[in-house]
Amino acid sequence: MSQRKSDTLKTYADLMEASGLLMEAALYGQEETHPDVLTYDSREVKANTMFICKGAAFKETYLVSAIEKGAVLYISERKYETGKDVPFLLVSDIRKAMAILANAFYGSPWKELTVVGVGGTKGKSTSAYYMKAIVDDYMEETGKPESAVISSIDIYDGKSRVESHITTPEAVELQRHFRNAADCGITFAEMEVSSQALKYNRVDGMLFDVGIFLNISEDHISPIEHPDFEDYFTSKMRMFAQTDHAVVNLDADFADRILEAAQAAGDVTTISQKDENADYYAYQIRKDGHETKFSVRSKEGEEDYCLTMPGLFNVENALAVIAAAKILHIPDSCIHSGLLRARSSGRMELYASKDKKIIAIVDYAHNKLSFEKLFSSIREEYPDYAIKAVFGCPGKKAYIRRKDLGTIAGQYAQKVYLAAEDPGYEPVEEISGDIAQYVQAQNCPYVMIEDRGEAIRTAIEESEDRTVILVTGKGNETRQKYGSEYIDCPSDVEYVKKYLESYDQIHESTCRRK
Ligand SMILES: CC(=O)N[C@H]1[C@@H](OP(=O)(O)OP(=O)(O)OC[C@H]2O[C@@H](n3ccc(=O)[nH]c3=O)[C@H](O)[C@@H]2O)O[C@H](CO)[C@@H](O)[C@@H]1O[C@H](C)C(=O)N[C@@H](C)C(=O)N[C@H](CCC(=O)O)C(=O)O
Ligand SMILES: Nc1ncnc2c1ncn2[C@@H]1O[C@H](COP(=O)(O)OP(=O)(O)OP(=O)(O)O)[C@@H](O)[C@H]1O
Repeated sequence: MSQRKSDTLKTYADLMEASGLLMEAALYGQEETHPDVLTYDSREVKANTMFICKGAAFKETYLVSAIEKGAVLYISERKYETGKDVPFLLVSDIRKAMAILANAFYGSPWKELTVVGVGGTKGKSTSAYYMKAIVDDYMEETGKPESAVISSIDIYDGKSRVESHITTPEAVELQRHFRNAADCGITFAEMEVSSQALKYNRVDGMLFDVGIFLNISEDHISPIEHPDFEDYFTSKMRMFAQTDHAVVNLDADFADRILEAAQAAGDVTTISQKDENADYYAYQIRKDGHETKFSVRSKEGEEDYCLTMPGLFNVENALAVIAAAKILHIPDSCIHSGLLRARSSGRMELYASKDKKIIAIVDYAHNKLSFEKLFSSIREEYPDYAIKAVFGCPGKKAYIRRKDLGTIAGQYAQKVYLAAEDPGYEPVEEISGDIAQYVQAQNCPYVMIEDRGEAIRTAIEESEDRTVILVTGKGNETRQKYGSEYIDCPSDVEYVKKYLESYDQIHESTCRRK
């Protein structure tokens, strides 16, 4: 929440009228009041606040509290009996209204930034951080501040850098972050654009200078996300209508339909690892130790690139941001240097025992597409290593993952360790039992160990010879959702480091005794 000298209540009422959303207004002589806070959370309300009443779990007591704390206007889809002449605007669609108000209140700050949006089912965070690495090398070269980033990992807007708990924030926070960035002299922002963001109007009213669309596979189907795949897909396609330059991956499933939707953008640039006619075509993808090298052919000629972050599937993400960087005329030197150092926290973070027998990779894969890409890539990158898997599934959502992940892990792994992964209101052993049936169907041994630390420790300790242990689904997150609470806990990265260190101590002492 930030404070600004904004327009008057009358201006906001006229804005709602002009947008066709206004059903009723009463300003009770406060027309010329200048509110200087906009929020939808009563806990943030202070004197002179515009308060938005929204949410499935919204309660009238929140409005009562907001008024007591100094709200000078409330915007809502229904009228409340406040017992006082509190100015209000009744609107037909609070989410559309919230985005319009946020853009007006913060002065459409996205216009002062070059904004790259990344959409798709898998690779959004990784691609956003690849883009950030490239852009920040360019910012350093030109003496400008590092770019802002809005992702499911963290949010940096020039004023603060915080761990994120949502992929794309609500319009009020989103435009506030852009306003903070612009006010700090930042000129670039990368962000993830989730399907819910597009469905729930969080990014309404703004344009993406470049809109990357990576891939689509079934995910986020549940009562609180998308009722079905069609709703998920059509929500994601909405990004193109607010995109100047679209980057489309021709290797994605449903590429024809994506390309058709992309015509809504100003122009379309294509990428591929299969279709040589793509604007940017990647080929000769090869491993060199932990590094991934590949060549790219475009109308400008041919160039070689190198990723030091493992995962052959990351070539897709790198190719997308190479195209975006070229569209934005970022120098090639920054593209190469950015990709060389690019990391995405909790994505393909590789740790090894000193004897190199145990490789543990912490990754964020948690759906069918990312599991297929991850396990097949690791099989190809480490052909003479056994694979073990440590993971779980969240409670009360995306149920299809239990079959998908259990089947895929069971196909590739020597053993599977099923642990807690944001169980929410569901007992962990029920979730693990659901997954286990599919692991068992692949004749793969498994064990259920609720505590992730214990599961990781056991997997490492039980590994005698060359083994890659894939610890997936939580990345660097430092909390687990139990019930409605988020309980702090060590991250998978911390557990892996801790138990590899123990493994090294045990094996070093064993070697010394021999
Ligand atoms: C289904 C969904 O997207 N819900 C989001 C939505 O909830 P909501 O608008 O229904 O609000 P609510 O939290 O249910 O209702 C409580 C309302 O009362 C207000 N309140 C609450 C307490 C109080 O004391 N005073 C007060 O005023 C709250 O500010 C809120 O507006 O707005 C909330 C913020 O206001 C989000 O936290 C919440 O995300 C929930 C946690 C969620 O799970 N969202 C997921 C589905 C999501 O959005 N995921 C996507 C994609 C993820 C991916 O790509 O993997 C994402 O972009 O993260
Ligand atoms: N281009 C890709 N195609 C398939 N899988 C990928 C791709 N990029 C990354 N992955 C896998 O998906 C996992 C999640 O990657 P990332 O966090 O970048 O995607 P995301 O779209 O932000 O995911 P989410 O929407 O779940 O936050 C990675 O840890 C990796 O296992």
